[in-house]
Amino acid sequence: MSKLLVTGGAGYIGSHTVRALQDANHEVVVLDNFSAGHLEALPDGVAIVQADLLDEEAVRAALRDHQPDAVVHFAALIEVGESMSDPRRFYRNNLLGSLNLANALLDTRTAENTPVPVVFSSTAAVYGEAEVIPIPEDAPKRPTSVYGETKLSFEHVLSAYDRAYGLPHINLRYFNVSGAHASGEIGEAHPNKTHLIELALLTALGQREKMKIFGTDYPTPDGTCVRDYIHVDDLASAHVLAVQALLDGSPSTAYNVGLGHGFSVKEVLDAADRVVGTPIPREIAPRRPGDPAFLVAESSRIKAELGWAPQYTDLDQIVESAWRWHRRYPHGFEKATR
Ligand SMILES: NC(=O)c1ccc[n+]([C@@H]2O[C@H](COP(=O)([O-])OP(=O)(O)OC[C@H]3O[C@@H](n4cnc5c(N)ncnc54)[C@H](O)[C@@H]3O)[C@@H](O)[C@H]2O)c1
Ligand SMILES: O=c1ccn([C@@H]2O[C@H](COP(=O)(O)OP(=O)(O)O[C@H]3O[C@H](CO)[C@@H](O)[C@H](O)[C@H]3O)[C@@H](O)[C@H]2O)c(=O)[nH]1
Repeated sequence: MSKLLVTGGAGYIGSHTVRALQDANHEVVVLDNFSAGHLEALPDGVAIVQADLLDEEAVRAALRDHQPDAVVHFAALIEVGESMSDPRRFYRNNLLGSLNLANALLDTRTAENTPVPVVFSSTAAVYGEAEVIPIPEDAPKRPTSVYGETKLSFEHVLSAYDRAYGLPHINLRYFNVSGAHASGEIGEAHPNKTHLIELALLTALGQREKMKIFGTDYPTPDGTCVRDYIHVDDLASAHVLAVQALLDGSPSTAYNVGLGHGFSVKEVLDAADRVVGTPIPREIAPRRPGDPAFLVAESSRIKAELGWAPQYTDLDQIVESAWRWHRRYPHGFEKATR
């Protein structure tokens, strides 16, 4: 059993991963400022540190107090569109906050003088408009959004720190994460709702008037953006494998985590129509700044090297699992009765 510090563990992906790590017999400490996370999303048996990564001393204290064997670093701001209108906030939170964590890891090295390893939540957004689809890990990194830039910048910090100080890390570049926990008890509940599937299902529940399709003039088969949708529980299992690889001494690397199949915005809305059993109202709207046309993963490396085997391979199944959560808890954690 290892002890793991999970930053952003009260968020959407974090809370699913915390459960998967517990199921793999790890002890979990969550560090979160609860700016977007939910206390109710955390299971029993987790130690909680309410702290902000921008408070470097608090981060050092958490590492000193809990002495984790590895860190899983989720905490970040995540909205691509908002990163374009408020880059200052994104660089500060995502880059400075992450830098504080990396520096605190150096400052609290173990007796053997090695910093504890890190699994970092990177993103498909580091690639930008890719020339080769599906996108392999060594494709050029040209983010089209500030959000993607902040994530790529921290990947660079990690590789420089690894070269200079030996900071083992695995960057997991997630594609579009969706769905909800198999229990139906936790799911996506972002305070700022921007994700396609969550918005479509909340529209089906009557919480929005209609869906906007952002752009129908992309160079894709139906003119709308194509994304690779991966179930959050499958992403959680990728983290369990990445943590174990680092604990076993694997060298630093990066893996794409996606299914390798792309679906357009229109195809996702059609899947949502099928799942909810009624057409969700939609209208065409202008492009959203920062959105690349295609993001589809080449994810054979994580399968070959870590033995990752996603369980959800069908878009309707993924949307159905999200629908179970939203229908049961239409207002997320705010009105959840538990
Ligand atoms: N959701 C996706 O589709 C997706 C895709 C690719 C990458 N990612 C990355 O995965 C990670 C988790 O995403 P999510 O969808 O679970 O988001 P989320 O907003 O649900 O979770 C982020 C968590 O981090 C916390 N946090 C943010 N800034 C913090 C700070 N300065 N100090 C302490 N805690 C802080 C929030 O309170 C929240 O609990 C992020 O790093 C995101 O960039 C998400
Ligand atoms: O109301 C909406 C919401 C979204 N979209 C489109 O749907 C697609 C998917 O958008 P969204 O669900 O917001 O996800 P992304 O912008 O692709 O970003 C997600 O997936 C990225 C990886 O691919 C991660 O880096 C980000 O953190 C995560 O938010 C995009 O083309 C959007 O323009 C719409 O047309 N209408």
